[in-house]
Amino acid sequence: MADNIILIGFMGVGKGRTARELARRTGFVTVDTDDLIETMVKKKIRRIFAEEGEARFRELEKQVARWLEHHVQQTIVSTGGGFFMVGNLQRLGRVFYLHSSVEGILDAISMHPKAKKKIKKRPLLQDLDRARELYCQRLPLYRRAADREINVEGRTIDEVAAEIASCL
Ligand SMILES: Nc1ncnc2c1ncn2[C@@H]1O[C@H](COP(=O)(O)OP(=O)(O)O)[C@@H](O)[C@H]1O
Ligand SMILES: O=C(O)C1=C[C@@H](OP(=O)(O)O)[C@@H](O)[C@H](O)C1
Repeated sequence: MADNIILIGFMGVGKGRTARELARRTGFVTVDTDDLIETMVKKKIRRIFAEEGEARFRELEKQVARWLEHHVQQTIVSTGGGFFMVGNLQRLGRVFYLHSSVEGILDAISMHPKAKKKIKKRPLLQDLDRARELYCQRLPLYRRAADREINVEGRTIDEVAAEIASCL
């Protein structure tokens, strides 16, 4: 089994930022599954969804997950919000679920100076009511998939990274 640190959770909850802070603290390298996919096909996520459909994107996530399992060690992996469904998640490393309420997540995104851009690049955030539904569907699944849940709401990235680092 691979010994990576895997961060899962809803869109915009802070997986990427937390991964970068953890990498800084531990000296590990960090990779992001969305970035790997965009590099592989040289296309932005938004275009993959629009031109090839969500099912194709989920196949690419599975391909990345197989590669991580067999070739990547001692790495902090931030994931897309639906990556936890790949099937071999548990074999990739220790899985931390970053938790916040959906309103906390949507408020943080909408208050960001580049909110428009941040929403535009996420196909599943285009309709906020559907995003809330998706959150409700996924919440129990994130919890089931994770080895550990970390509450991020109202906490700084530093505090969240420190809690995860203390579990390592
Ligand atoms: N430099 C920053 N300062 C403050 N907030 C930020 C910054 N970068 C991202 N954010 C906000 O933090 C949240 C998490 O971003 P990110 O780590 O990209 O989430 P994820 O990887 O889980 O999709 C988003 O709401 C985003 O708008
Ligand atoms: O929740 C999802 O299914 C998705 C989340 C996105 O990643 P972030 O969690 O980094 O926004 C990205 O993988 C894609 O738009 C689908």
